[in-house]
Amino acid sequence: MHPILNDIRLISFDLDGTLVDSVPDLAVAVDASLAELGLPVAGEARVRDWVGNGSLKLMERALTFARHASPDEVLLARAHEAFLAHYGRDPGSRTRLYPGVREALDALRDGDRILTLVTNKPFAFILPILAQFGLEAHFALCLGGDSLPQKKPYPAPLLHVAAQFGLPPSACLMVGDSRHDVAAGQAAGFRTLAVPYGYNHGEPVHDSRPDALVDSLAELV
Ligand SMILES: O=C(O)COP(=O)(O)O
Ligand SMILES: [Mg+2]
Repeated sequence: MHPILNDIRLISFDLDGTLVDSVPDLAVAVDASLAELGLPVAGEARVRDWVGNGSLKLMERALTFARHASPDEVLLARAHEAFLAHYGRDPGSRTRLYPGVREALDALRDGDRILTLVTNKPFAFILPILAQFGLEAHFALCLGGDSLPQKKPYPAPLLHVAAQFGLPPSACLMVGDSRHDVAAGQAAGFRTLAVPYGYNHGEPVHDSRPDALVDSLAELV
């Protein structure tokens, strides 16, 4: 067992870029939305660097790329609606678990720590994706980016999770791939562990100074 788990009673996992490589499906939905608006498509490599702050910010970044200018509210709302429709039709067929994830989640589920999921992705997409991998019962609580008024990097979702289980933040660990996960964890008083293989706007997540870094979640167990 990884030493950071000592004294940890609850773990909050990030989803995109930590448990699953979801960018192939996100990019298809982003590009379908741009095409529907008569705009140039972005492609998977660009979308990879735009994921992390939820679907509205994702489409704002996509429109800014496609039009060389930031979008007005009406266009952004249209694009976001298009994205939710396209992604909702197929949120998972190209999405894969990262190596070590199933092993880690299965082993942790059989231990006595509480497992939760805190993503910036809209809540509606969480269950379809987890269910496709048979992981929906592993988590005692899941929060999406639209579950509370604030999302990561604000500490609110993590403080909510700790409070739900009556635990002090110091007994909780945030596991994620981006600076928003580490910042949320640090602001909430959680311990933080990062993986380097996900999405962090093209920058090393190490720069955010997580308490620990692992190449695979298998190293947790
Ligand atoms: O939807 C996003 O932008 C990122 O989602 P995540 O918080 O699971 O990485
Ligand atoms: Mg992530």
